[in-house]
Order: sequence, then C-alpha cells, then structure tokens
Amino acid sequence: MRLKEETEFFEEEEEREQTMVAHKFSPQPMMKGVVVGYALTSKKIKSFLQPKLEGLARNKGILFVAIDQHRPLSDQGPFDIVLHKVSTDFRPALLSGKEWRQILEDYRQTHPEVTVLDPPDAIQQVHNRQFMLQEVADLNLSDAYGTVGVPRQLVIKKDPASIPDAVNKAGLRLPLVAKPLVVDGSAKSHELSLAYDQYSLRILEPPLVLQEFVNHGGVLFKVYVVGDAIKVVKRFSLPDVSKRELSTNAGVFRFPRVSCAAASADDADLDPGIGELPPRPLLERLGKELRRRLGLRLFNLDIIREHGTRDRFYVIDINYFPVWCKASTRNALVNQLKSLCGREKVAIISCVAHHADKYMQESFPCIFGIPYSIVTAAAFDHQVRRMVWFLYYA
Ligand SMILES: Nc1ncnc2c1ncn2[C@@H]1O[C@H](COP(=O)(O)OP(=O)(O)OP(=O)(O)O)[C@@H](O)[C@H]1O
Ligand SMILES: O=P(O)(O)O[C@H]1[C@H](OP(=O)(O)O)[C@@H](OP(=O)(O)O)[C@@H](O)[C@@H](O)[C@@H]1OP(=O)(O)O
Ligand SMILES: [Mg+2]
Repeated sequence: MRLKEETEFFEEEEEREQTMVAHKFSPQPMMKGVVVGYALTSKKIKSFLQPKLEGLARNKGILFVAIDQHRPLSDQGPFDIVLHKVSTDFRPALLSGKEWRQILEDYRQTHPEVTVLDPPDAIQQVHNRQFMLQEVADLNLSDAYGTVGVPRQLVIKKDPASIPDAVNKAGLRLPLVAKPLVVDGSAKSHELSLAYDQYSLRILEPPLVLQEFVNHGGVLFKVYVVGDAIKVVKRFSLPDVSKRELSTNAGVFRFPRVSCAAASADDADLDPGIGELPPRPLLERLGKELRRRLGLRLFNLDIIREHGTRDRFYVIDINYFPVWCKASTRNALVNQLKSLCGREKVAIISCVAHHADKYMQESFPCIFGIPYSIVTAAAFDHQVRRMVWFLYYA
C-alpha cells in the first residue's frame, strides 16, 4: 500500500465511524467481511474491544468473536483472523504459556488460510528484553534523515552480587535502567529502576537487563505499527540526568510507568529540539524493516532522540499489540484487518428494524431463503436501530 493511502487511514476522523442507514426492510447489498476470533487478556478486552471499535468494525464487515480457550480452535470459527495476546491471566489453569503457543502454532500450520496475528514465536522475541531490540541493532539504520540505534545493554541472568563487576567489564556508563528480562503482561514485568551507582545494583533481582540511560529531554515517541501503516504520538518520559546529579546521587530508584497513556505530550508546548517528531521517512523505513525482520504486524516502538542531537535516535522498547484507544489507530486497525487476512468469506446482511426480538433474528434470513444455520451472529445496532446478520456463504 502506498504512503498516501497509509496517511489517509490515519486521517480518517470520527465522522467516518457514522453508520449508513439501510432502507426499511430491504437488505443492503451483500458486503464481504471477515471474522476475527480473539483470545485476549481481560485487561485487553476492556481497553481494546470497546463498543466503538466493535461498532466501527461491524459497519465495515468485521465481526469479533471470543475464542473459548477450553475448546479446540478448529471446532470454533471458522475464523479469517485469530487475534491474540498471550498472557498469564488469559490461559486456563492447566495450560502453560508454552502449550498455548503450541496450540496456536499447530492451528497456524493446519489452517494456512487463517491469519494468526501474530505468529507466537515472533511475539516471543519481543517478550524477552535480551532479544527484543536485536533486530533494530542489526538493522543499524542510518540515512540522510538520521540514525537509529539501541542503548548498550547487559543481561544478568543470576547472581546479583556479580553485577558491579559485570557492569565494569562491559564498560557500561551510568546511570543504568534495570528492566525485568521477561515481559509477560504482568505488572511486575513493567517494574523498572534507575541506578546511579553500580554497587547498589546488587539489591535487584535477576533475571534482568541493564540498559544505559540516554538523556532525551523527558519526551519519547511511540510509533504504532499497524500492518503497513504507522502512527506517532508523544509521551512524557523520565527527565534527563545531569552529570552533577549523577555525581551527587547514589542508589537504585524504582519508578512507575512514566510514559503511560495518561502522560500524553501531544498538546504540550515543547522545545522544538525535544518535541519535534522524528522524520517520517525514517520512521516509515524503520517500521517497514522491523515488520519484516520481526515477522510482526501489530506493535509499537518507543523511540527517543538523544538530547542535544537532531537526528540520533534510540529504540528503547518494543511492545506487541499495544492498546489502540484513539480514533486514528482504531480506524487504522479496522481498515487493515481485511487486508491483513488477505481473504474474505463472510457476508453481512442487514435491514432496518424497530426491535431486536428473537423472532426477528431468526426469521429474517429465511425470508430471503437463507437457512438460519449459516447465520453465525446476529446483532442489533442500537445506534441506527438496524439488525445485522453475519452469514457464511463459503
Ligand atoms: N535506555 C533508556 N534511556 C532513557 N530512558 C529510558 C530508557 N529505557 C527506559 N527509559 C524510560 O523508562 C520508561 C519505561 O521503559 P520501557 O518502555 O523499556 O518499559 P516498559 O515496562 O516496557 O514500558 P511500556 O509500558 O511502554 O511497555 C520509558 O518510557 C522511558 O521513560
Ligand atoms: O496498559 P495499556 O493499556 O496502556 O497498554 C500497554 C500494554 O498493555 P495491554 O496489552 O494489556 O493493553 C502493555 O502490554 P504488556 O507489555 O503488559 O503485555 C504494553 O504494550 C504497553 O506498552 C502498553 O502501553 P502503551 O504503549 O499503549 O502506552
Ligand atoms: Mg514495553
């Protein structure tokens, strides 16, 4: 897809979410659509599957269906897309993360026609901070728009007493950000610390990654990648650490999730040297390359600009399938779901109705000679008082 189209995806405003009202009791032309089976954490369902997104999706022919993790995937659906985010609170008690990944992997192999967003093995790479940034480092992106690297880092698997020595040997510069090695969706995996001296690091619990702190003026850029489209937002971040501060401070300080959604800096009046967005062509190239290298289609990159430079950037974090709460990202995702699965096999038929009783739900398709058995879902759209049926015709 070309850049102009990508931009258009994101420029769609809320008005585009308006529903078209069908003529009374006349079916709309059959629209091709997709069925998205989802297996998400309860937190994710709450933040992601908001009524607005479901409504927008339905109007564009996309139906979200919850996956029952206690039943074989092949007995459910059929799906065009399986959207999942593996986490500790999603899995049934007797299923380990490894088993769930295997189930998804087997399903992927036996159902090549279904797009699994994204392949479990590819997600694993960004769930481990030892490997998360490797592709960015290997890419070593440098062009007329700037350079993109990763902070130097050290992995500590065990023995906290050995940390000061290890830091010394690796020649890492203080301060250091200590991050839990594994990102498993738990709050604990987001508990980070800033260390001013290497000896205090002994109090931390491995496994962890120690990353050089890069001064960046207290602002970071979140680059959301949705298939072949990108969206950039600004968030407040940790403030710079001056040389003086470093020499007068010691110890390890835990810090909360500084760059959460509530810390938006999009409307802040910032020094242009800090707040200017990274060049779009650079981000587009980075997003495209990483999509290919990571094998992921839904992720975001946290990027910082080294303070005092114009074009030296560092990727400090990659998150799989982050939250998509804003209209612009919501639109992009919905618009992309069809193209991401590359296959359409569901018909949606709808009509105006004044109530959504059971008779209405069951009888309407029959009026048109469509057996009710192929109706996979029926929903009443309260906004436009319209019944919507999802039918399989394949
Ligand atoms: N190398 C670094 N240099 C400067 N600041 C950093 C660095 N690493 C992390 N930070 C700061 O710490 C915050 C959290 O770091 P990071 O994004 O790696 O953690 P996370 O738990 O994965 O967060 P997220 O909620 O975005 O997934 C960043 O938003 C940034 O403010
Ligand atoms: O907590 P939020 O809803 O904001 O979303 C966060 C998301 O949690 P969720 O997947 O449960 O939504 C996190 O996923 P895990 O690493 O914990 O798996 C991670 O991707 C964060 O970077 C997201 O924050 P954002 O980058 O969007 O600010
Ligand atoms: Mg993260």
